Order: sequence, then structure tokens, then C-alpha cells
Amino acid sequence: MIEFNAVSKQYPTGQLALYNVNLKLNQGEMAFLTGHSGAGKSTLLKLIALLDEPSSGEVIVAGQNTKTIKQRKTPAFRRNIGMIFQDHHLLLDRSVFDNIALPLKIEGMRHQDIKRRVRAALDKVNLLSKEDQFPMMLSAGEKQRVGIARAVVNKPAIILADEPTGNLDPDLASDIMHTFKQFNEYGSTVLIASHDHELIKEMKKRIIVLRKVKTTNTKAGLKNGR
Ligand SMILES: Nc1ncnc2c1ncn2[C@@H]1O[C@H](COP(=O)(O)OP(=O)(O)OP(=O)(O)O)[C@@H](O)[C@H]1O
Repeated sequence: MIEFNAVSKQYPTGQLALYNVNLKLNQGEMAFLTGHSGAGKSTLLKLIALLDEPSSGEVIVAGQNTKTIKQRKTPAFRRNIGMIFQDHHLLLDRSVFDNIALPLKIEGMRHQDIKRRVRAALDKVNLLSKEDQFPMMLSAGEKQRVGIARAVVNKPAIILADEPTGNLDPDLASDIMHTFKQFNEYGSTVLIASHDHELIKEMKKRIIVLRKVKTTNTKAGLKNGR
């Protein structure tokens, strides 16, 4: 489902964020991406979601080399991917329902279908009773769950999460990880970048360790800690 072949990424500043990364994540798999701060975890996720492109090597997602995807096809491609960030990026002046409905409205879906899909997503993250509330009225864990509902409302084949539990206490963090596990059980391929080693171990899924590229030793790359 996701394949990196000899992928390197150098930012225009000259910073080498990834060097010679090889990785394969099968359809329906769930894995954690870990490594020190600056190891390139966010960069790797961005390359999958077409938010940036590799400097060299191939990133293959759902059978397509991301370099060959034309700009006008990018929105359709991204609909296969649900992305969750640590700071959920919710619109504070919109209700929970409207935040989650946004990607479907952009797609031009009919109101009745939007309602059905938003409620199904809210149900999956256990927030059905909060659809009329505004983000300011929610706890940190609830806000994060709204972010997850918005990312999965399109029923994406791939779910990517960048430090989704970074601001949460251990119980809430565990809850969120189990929510991801459920989406994986429904069939989505899930890749989560996280520093939370204890929690990751508890989840008993594959762990991929990214090593920070050292400027003096560009052979550093990715070690697959399966
Ligand atoms: N837009 C950018 N321009 C220049 N350098 C960048 C950019 N984004 C990231 N970097 C650099 O690339 C390297 C990898 O960054 P990245 O954010 O991918 O790491 P990370 O493993 O996600 O780190 P963290 O755990 O701290 O979030 C870092 O040295 C970072 O400073």
C-alpha cells in the first residue's frame, strides 16, 4: 500500500531530512513510526500525503508513484488519505458537525449524505452527543477525536497520524490509539508517528525506527524494527 524505495529528502535550506529510506507497508497493516526529534517522521508522512515531494527515490502509494500524479489529480488522490495532526487544526467558529462535514462539502456531496456520513464518523469516535458543540467547549481528547472523525469521514484507505497523542494524558492517549486500531480493523492501512514508546509497545504493532541523518554520515537511514 505504501512503499519507499531509496527515498531521500533534502529541503531547500540544504537540510537532509531523509536519506535512502526503504519501507514497505502492506494493505491493512498498522505500524508506528518512531525516532528522535528531527529524524524525519513528519517529512516521511508528508511525502505519502503529497504535501511535499522526495528529492530522489520513489514513493509509491496505492500502486501509484507519487511523482507521476498530476496536480489536478492531487485532490482525488488525497481523498484516499486521512491525516491527523497533534494540534487537530479545527475551525473554532464552526460546530463539531460542520468541522467534520467540511471535506464532504468541498467534494459537493448532498446534504442528506453528508449528515449520514458525519454521524457515522462521530459514532465511531464516540462523540455523537457533541455534534452541535463548538471546539472551545470540548476537552483536549474530544478535540483530537473530532480531528480523527474529520480525517476518516471520507472512509480513506490510508490513515496517517503525526503525534496524535502528544498533548494528551496517558489514559486519553491510549483511548486515541485504540480508536486508530479500530479503524485498522475496519480495513484502513494506518501509520502513526509517535514518541510515546510505552504506549507504542502496548499496542503490539510493527514499529519502524527512523534514524536521524547525520551530516557526517549520510549512510544513516531507516532501520526497520519489525
Ligand atoms: N520545511 C522545512 N524546511 C527545512 N527544513 C525542514 C523543514 N521541515 C523539516 N525540516 C528539517 O528536517 C529534519 C526532519 O524534520 P521532521 O519534522 O520531519 O522530523 P520529525 O522526526 O518529525 O521531528 P519531531 O519529532 O521533532 O516532530 C529536521 O532537521 C528539520 O529541522
